[in-house]
Amino acid sequence: MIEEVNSIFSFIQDPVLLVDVDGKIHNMSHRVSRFFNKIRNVLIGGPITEIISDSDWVRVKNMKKQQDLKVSVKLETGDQKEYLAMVKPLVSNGEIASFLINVTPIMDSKKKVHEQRVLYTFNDVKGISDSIQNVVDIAKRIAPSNTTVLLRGESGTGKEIFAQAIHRESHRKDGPFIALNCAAIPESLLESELFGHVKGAFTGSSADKPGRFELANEGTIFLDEIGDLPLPLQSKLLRVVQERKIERVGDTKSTPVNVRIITATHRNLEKLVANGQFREDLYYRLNVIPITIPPLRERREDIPILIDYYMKKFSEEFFRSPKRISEDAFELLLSNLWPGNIRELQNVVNHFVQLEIGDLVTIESLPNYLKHVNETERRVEKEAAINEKYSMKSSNRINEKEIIIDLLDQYGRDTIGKKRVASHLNISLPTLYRRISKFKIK
Ligand SMILES: Nc1ncnc2c1ncn2[C@@H]1O[C@H](COP(=O)(O)OP(=O)(O)OP(=O)(O)O)[C@@H](O)[C@H]1O
Repeated sequence: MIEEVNSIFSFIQDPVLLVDVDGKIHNMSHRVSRFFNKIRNVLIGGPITEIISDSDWVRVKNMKKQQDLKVSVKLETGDQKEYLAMVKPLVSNGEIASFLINVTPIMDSKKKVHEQRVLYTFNDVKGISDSIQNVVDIAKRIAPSNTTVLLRGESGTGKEIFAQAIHRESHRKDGPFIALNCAAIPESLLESELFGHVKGAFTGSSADKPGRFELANEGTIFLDEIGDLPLPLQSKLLRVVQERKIERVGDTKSTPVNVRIITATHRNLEKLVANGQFREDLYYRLNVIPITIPPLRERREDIPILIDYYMKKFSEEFFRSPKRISEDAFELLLSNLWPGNIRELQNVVNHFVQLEIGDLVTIESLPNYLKHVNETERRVEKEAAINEKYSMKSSNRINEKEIIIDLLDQYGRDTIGKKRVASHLNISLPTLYRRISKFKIK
């Protein structure tokens, strides 16, 4: 097997590195030596921080899904140069065990950004629960329009799938879909990444470069982790949202852009606004259609469907036959709180598929952390309860009943109106129904 892996790495024509979670380089394609002018055998076994900066490694290490990242590479001359790194976390035993890093020159980045995305559609959103189906219905209904959408939900609930599916069902489907994770790019680079820069705007800017807004022209821009956007950039984004014009860093002229804006966050934006960490005016501009994707623990009926779906998918990918799951193991899976939502479920099923245990998954074959309902899970449940309470009080009213009546008056009392009220309050539709009956609201 090791020999096969080595041959794969000698065959790969791109500079690709395999790095474990401690930052140790395990393997690399032969192109890496030529690319960076460094000796392959010296680098293997050594730390990745021989190639990229310590802070870039920290960002890579925190990635949970495939993403692009700009990294500073240390050159032999002692200088540093920026490259685009495509990072793919690899999962083993239900947890991220290593990272594949594909490094390319920045000038290819425009092409790569377009190429890297395999677009999802609503068909890829699996689940039969009312709560997920309601969200799909709302998203499908608003997809064809140009409205700004704010996707909310915990990490791993599918915000990116929804963003892509909305784009695919819109009139802009033949235009670009450009994504940017606001939390993954250092603040100093974020402005130029969003709006572009002109030659000489700052040290190292040797040519004009379009930002993601320009790249998304005629299409959709998806700004993930919008709650992490630094305040000075929030003001700039507000201008773009209002005027649909961008100014590259270092430029005085503004260029019109025709983009649909979809943003996403797992953070409590109302709380950020209350704390002065997020601009209220920007919040209202982005929160035009809020869509809240419920966490997996609130739609447990979807768990068997998702397990089945990913069992088949991964079994095909690894050329294995799908495994069965024993009753008690299945019960544990059903009762898990899934703090990492569908991404966590994918990792667990991937773990089953790769296990050499015959065709039955038992409790013994579950990753250790799943065998007991542990402290983390209890903490997550508590935090979720607190968050929900907070979001109910976010408009600084004490009376929950009053808030709900106000919102029902505003959005309407039919099902669509109620869905929007639930979405506004960041609670599920069934929870809203429970509250309506608890407060005896007509
Ligand atoms: N309803 C679903 N059916 C099938 N797969 C799903 C569903 N929702 C999400 N997934 C899968 O789960 C993974 C996580 O989804 P996604 O990246 O869209 O989540 P996210 O909310 O954007 O996470 P984060 O906030 O961490 O960026 C993806 O691989 C996606 O394909």
